[in-house]
Amino acid sequence: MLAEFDLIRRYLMPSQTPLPADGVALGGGDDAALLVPKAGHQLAVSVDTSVVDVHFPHDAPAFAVGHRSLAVALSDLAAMGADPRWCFMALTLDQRTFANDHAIHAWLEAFAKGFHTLCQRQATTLAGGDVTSGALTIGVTVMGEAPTGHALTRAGATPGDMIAVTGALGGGAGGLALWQRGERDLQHPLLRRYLLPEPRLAAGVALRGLASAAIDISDGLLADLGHLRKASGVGATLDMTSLPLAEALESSLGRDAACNAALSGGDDYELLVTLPAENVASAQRALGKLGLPLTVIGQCSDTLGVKGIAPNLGTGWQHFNEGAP
Ligand SMILES: Nc1ncnc2c1ncn2[C@@H]1O[C@H](COP(=O)(O)OP(=O)(O)O)[C@@H](O)[C@H]1O
Ligand SMILES: Cc1ncc(C[n+]2csc(CCOP(=O)(O)OP(=O)(O)O)c2C)c(N)n1
Ligand SMILES: [Mg+2]
Repeated sequence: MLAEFDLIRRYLMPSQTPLPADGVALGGGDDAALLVPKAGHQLAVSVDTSVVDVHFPHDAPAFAVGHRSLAVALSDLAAMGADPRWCFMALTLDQRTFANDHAIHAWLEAFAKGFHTLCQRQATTLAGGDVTSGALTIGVTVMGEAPTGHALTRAGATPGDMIAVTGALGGGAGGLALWQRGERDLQHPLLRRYLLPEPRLAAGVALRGLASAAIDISDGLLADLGHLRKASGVGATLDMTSLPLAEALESSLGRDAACNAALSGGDDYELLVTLPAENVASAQRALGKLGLPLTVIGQCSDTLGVKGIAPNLGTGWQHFNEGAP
C-alpha cells in the first residue's frame, strides 16, 4: 500500500515550488492554489469525470488512462477557444485491485506519465487535486483563458452558417468496438483515437473570430449538434456523403457501422463548429497550418430539426440509459 501523501509527492505533484511564469502564486501543498489570471481575459472552467468501465476499460494501459482523463477535459476548453492554463486532478483509486505494491507503483508511474506528458504538451500546470480511495475515477478540472468577449460558445450560430468538423469522426467508437473484440495494438489508428484522443486546443484558438459557435464531440455528432442547435435556436441540414470517417473505420466495421459510429458513437473529441460561408476558406487555411482538416458537413437553417439523415439514427451517449451503470 502506498500512503496518500507519498503518492501525491511521488507521482502527482513532484514539484510543489510555485512557478510565477505558470501563473501559480501558490501551488499544491496548501488548502487551495492561488492563481493569477492574465489581465483582459476571462477564465474558462470545466470539469469532466472519467470512471473505470464507463469511460475507459479496467484493463486500459495506465498511460492512456492518464492521458485520456486530461484530454477529454481539455477538449471543452478547445471548444471554447480558450488557451489552457491550469488543471486539478481528483483521483479515486482502489489499491486492493492491484496484485502487489510493485503493480501499484508501475500503474501510478505510467498514469502520471500520461497525464504529465499531455500537461506539458498543452502548457497546462497541474495546480492541485485530491486523492481518495474507491473505484477508479479521475475527475479533472481545467481552467483556461480567452480574451474578454472572444470565447466561442454553443449559442452563436445563425441560419445560413456552414457546419464543419475538425479531423475525422467515428474513431472513438470504432476503437472501443475493436478493444471489445480483443484488439490490443496501441498503434492501431482506431485504438489510438479511442484511448489517446488529442484535444483540438490550437484549432479552437485559431477558430476564434472565424467560427460563430462551437462544441466538442463527446456524446456523438448528432447529440452534440443537438446541443449547439438548441443553444443557438437553429436547425441543420447535413450531407451524409461528406462525413470525414476515421482512418480504417470503414474497413474495420463496414459502411453502416462506420456511419453510425461517426454520427452517434461519441468519444471523438473533434470540434463541431458553425461559421459564415465567407470564413470557411480562412478557417481551413488556419487549421491546415496545424495539419488538421476542417470539413463542411452541412448548413444551419431556420427550420428546427435535422434534415439529411435517417430519422431512426441513435442520438448518442447518455448516462443512465440501459447499458450504463
Ligand atoms: N453536476 C452538475 N452541476 C452543475 N452543472 C452541471 C453538472 N453536470 C453538468 N453540468 C453542466 O451542464 C452542461 C452540460 O454538461 P456536459 O454534457 O457534461 O457538457 P460537456 O459535454 O461539455 O462536458 C455544462 O454546462 C455543465 O457545466
Ligand atoms: C468502456 C467504455 N464504454 C463505453 C464508452 C462510451 N462512452 C462512455 S461515456 C461517453 C460520452 C462522453 O462521456 P461524458 O461523461 O458524457 O462526457 P462529456 O459529454 O461530459 O464530456 C461515451 C461515448 C467508453 N468510452 N468506454
Ligand atoms: Mg461534461
